[in-house]
Amino acid sequence: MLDMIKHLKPYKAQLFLVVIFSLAAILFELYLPTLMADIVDVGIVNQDVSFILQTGGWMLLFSLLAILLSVGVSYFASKVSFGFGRDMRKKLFVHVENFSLQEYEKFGSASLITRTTNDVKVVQDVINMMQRMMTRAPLMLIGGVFLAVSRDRYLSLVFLAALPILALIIFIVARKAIPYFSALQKKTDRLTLILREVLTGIRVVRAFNRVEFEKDRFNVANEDFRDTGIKIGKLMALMFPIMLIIMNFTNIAIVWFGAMRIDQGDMQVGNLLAFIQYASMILMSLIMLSMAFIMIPRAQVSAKRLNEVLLTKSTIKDPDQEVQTKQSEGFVEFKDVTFRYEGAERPVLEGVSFTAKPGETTAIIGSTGSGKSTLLQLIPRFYDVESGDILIDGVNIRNIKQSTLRDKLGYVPQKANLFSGTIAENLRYGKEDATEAEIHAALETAQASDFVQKRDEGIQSKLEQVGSNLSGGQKQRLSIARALVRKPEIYLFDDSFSALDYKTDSKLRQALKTETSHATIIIVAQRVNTVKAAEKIIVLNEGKIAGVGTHQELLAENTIYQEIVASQENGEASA
Ligand SMILES: Nc1ncnc2c1ncn2[C@@H]1O[C@H](COP(=O)(O)OP(=O)(O)OP(=O)(O)O)[C@@H](O)[C@H]1O
Repeated sequence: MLDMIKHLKPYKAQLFLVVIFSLAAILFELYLPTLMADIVDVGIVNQDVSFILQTGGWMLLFSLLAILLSVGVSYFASKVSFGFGRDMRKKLFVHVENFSLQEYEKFGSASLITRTTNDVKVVQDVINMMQRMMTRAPLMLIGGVFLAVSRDRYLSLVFLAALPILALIIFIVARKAIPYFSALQKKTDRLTLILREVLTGIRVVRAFNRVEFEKDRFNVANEDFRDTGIKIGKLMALMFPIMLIIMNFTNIAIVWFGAMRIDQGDMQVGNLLAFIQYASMILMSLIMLSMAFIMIPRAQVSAKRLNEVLLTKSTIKDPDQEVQTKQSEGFVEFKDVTFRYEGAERPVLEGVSFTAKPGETTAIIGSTGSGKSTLLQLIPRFYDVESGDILIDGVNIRNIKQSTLRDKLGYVPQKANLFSGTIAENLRYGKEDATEAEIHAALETAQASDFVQKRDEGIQSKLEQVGSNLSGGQKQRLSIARALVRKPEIYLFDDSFSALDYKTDSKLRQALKTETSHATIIIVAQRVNTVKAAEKIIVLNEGKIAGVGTHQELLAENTIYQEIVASQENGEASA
């Protein structure tokens, strides 16, 4: 939690005001019982009405000032805590954006969402509360004790009995509550995870009649969350009545012993009334502090989760000094590349070496799980290689800034990811200043013009979230057009033609050939038809290169390629 305090630096002025206003409000509040004691001991005893009215007037004024100052405290405390929340969400978002896919996978997107929303809110609330209570309660406690002792030293001994009991209760509750708070945040993660999975996979859930199953899965997680919440609630519910009982017994003891002292002539009635009020203030401040002590562990759990994200450094870093490529052409070279996913026993790619030249199409084919997509994802440095090198125009990609590297690339992922907004906005995603003519040209090449024209608003038609109002093939074509608009040096197509029919697939590849004649094209594909025309085909088998050549060459001599071709011919024939 202490780590979070450094994030409050920009709010020093507001924090200062919170402390000053709290201090002033408490001074006024602490003065009130003294004035009341004067009304009783001087005004009422001497039947001096004007003294009573005058002192009463002061009391009214001081109460009003204390209220106004407290409003000020609330105002500035909210400014600080909500400002902290905004800053923290921004910091997390920017930090997470720089993560490599490895770090994303380490946390999981559900947990990252919970951390950026729920955990930030927990810390924000505690910062808000701490500003009010942690300044108010200690000041009130010190002031209350000082004034109570100065009123009657002997009567103050009552507190000696009450305070250790209160401290013990706070200690026990805090110790029990911390594990529950930690569990509660993990259970929030679980709820987010299930919700995310079910909402994004709603079609599959319905098609497989798993609505009831998912309902049960959600209910279990939901009830688990509730049960932990109830356990925390029970602890709190137990703590406050106990504290109030202690407070009331302390008051009874004060009245009891105070009455005895009045009887003995050692104390005045007004003095006792003031003492009772100071005692209430002391105990209230202790209750406030105990609440803070219980809230802090909860915030601590969340603060730790936020820190975990903030302290996780991306394994992929920009070089200190960028090496400039001599000639920017888009020549890609893999040199003995080996890669394994974190925690995996075996490498996914082993000793992979090949080149992909500008003006040529290099296709990668292989059975599912052979490592094709992984290979492609190493080029934009979504992951870093374990050993070996990847070079672009002779420069190791580790020595190129990530932004420079990615500017050279037009990546079309396996699953077309579109964003809510217009078609034009989606196509300008990689080139903000693309003209309408450039957009239309890209749509034309991607064989997407027809269906875009058919829409009433053409390229200004709105796409729903993740392009849900489009067919799979339409999404793929827009995703291809988005890459084309950038006119990059290197195109990376990750099985991007799989949702297209054979005719569109072939028309698209022909158009690509003419439009991107100088670019390096790397295509990952499952279909032999898609790779047939490529200048170079790389056959990948269990992460290793099993053959390189043209379609004809491989057909003549590569058994794995022959098997792939045969299986697809048989498949087509039987289909
Ligand atoms: N993020 C990941 N974390 C851990 N292992 C992964 C990850 N992504 C893929 N793998 C594993 O790496 C292997 C290769 O996966 P990859 O997606 O590269 O295969 P692929 O050849 O593209 O398959 P497909 O044609 O089915 O898309 C698989 O065994 C897969 O289980």
